[in-house]
Amino acid sequence: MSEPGQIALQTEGIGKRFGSLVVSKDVSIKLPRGARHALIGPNGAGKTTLINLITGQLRPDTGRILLDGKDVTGLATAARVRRGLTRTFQINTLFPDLTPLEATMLAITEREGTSGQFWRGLASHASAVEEAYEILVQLRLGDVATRTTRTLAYGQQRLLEIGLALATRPKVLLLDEPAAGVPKAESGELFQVIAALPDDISVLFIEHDMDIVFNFATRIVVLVAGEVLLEAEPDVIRTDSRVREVYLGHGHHA
Ligand SMILES: Nc1ncnc2c1ncn2[C@@H]1O[C@H](COP(=O)(O)OP(=O)(O)OP(=O)(O)O)[C@@H](O)[C@H]1O
Repeated sequence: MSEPGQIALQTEGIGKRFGSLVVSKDVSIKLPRGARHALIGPNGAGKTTLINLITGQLRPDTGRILLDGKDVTGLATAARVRRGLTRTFQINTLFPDLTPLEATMLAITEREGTSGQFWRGLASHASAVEEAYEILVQLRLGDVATRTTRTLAYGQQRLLEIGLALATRPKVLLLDEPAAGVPKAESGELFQVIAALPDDISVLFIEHDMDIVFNFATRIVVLVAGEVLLEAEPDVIRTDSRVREVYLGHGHHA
C-alpha cells in the first residue's frame, strides 16, 4: 500500500526516437500519491507519446518507469494495468449499444478474469453490479446507468471512459485529453469529477484548455520538443517567461 507523500509513478531519463525524430528526451517526472498533475505543451511536443511510453504501448530507448518504486519498464501493458497503471485515450473507445452499467460490469469481470463465465454464479455478478454502480455514481452517471451509451451526452460518455479505467482499480490514471470534443460548458464538470476522485488515485492529464489546467492541476509539466521545459506549480508556470514564449504566447493550444 502507498503511504501519503509517496511517489506513485516516476520516470527516469526516458528517451525515445522515431527514426531521426526525437520524441522524448531525458524525461524525468514524478507523480506523488494523490496528484492531479497536468501535462501540457505545443502540438507534437510528445505528450501522447510519453503516455504511450509510460503505459507500455511503446518501449523507451532509454530510461526507466517506476510504479510504486518498482521498475515496470519491461512489463507488457496488461501487466502494468494489473499493477494499477491505467490510461484513457483521446478518442472515444466505448461500446455504443451497451449501457454504462453493462460496460462497467464487463470491465470489472475482465479484471477478475471471470468475463467468460457468466454461469459462474450470481453472487460474483451481484458484487460486480454493485461495484459498477458505485463507480458510476462516483462519476455522476448513476442516473444514466441503464441507458444506452449512444444516447448519453458526449461529456457523460467521456466520464464513462474514466469509469472503465476505474474498474481496473488504478493507482495511477493517465488521461489523454479527457475533455476532448466536450463542449466547454460540460468540461468543467468533467474535471470536477476527476479532481474529486479518491486520493489514492494519482492522476496525470493532458489538457489543451488553459483555464481547465490552471483550475484543476496542482502541478504542471511543460513538455517542448520531447523535453521537460519546466515542472512546477501553476503560479510558477503562469509567470515563467520561457513557458510564455514557447507556448502560452500562442494562446490556443496545449
Ligand atoms: N508511431 C510514430 N511514428 C513516427 N512518428 C510519430 C509516431 N507517433 C508520434 N509521432 C510523432 O511524434 C511527435 C510527438 O507526437 P505526440 O502525438 O506524442 O505529440 P502530442 O504532444 O501528444 O501532440 P498533440 O497535442 O497534437 O496531441 C509528433 O511529431 C508525431 O508526428
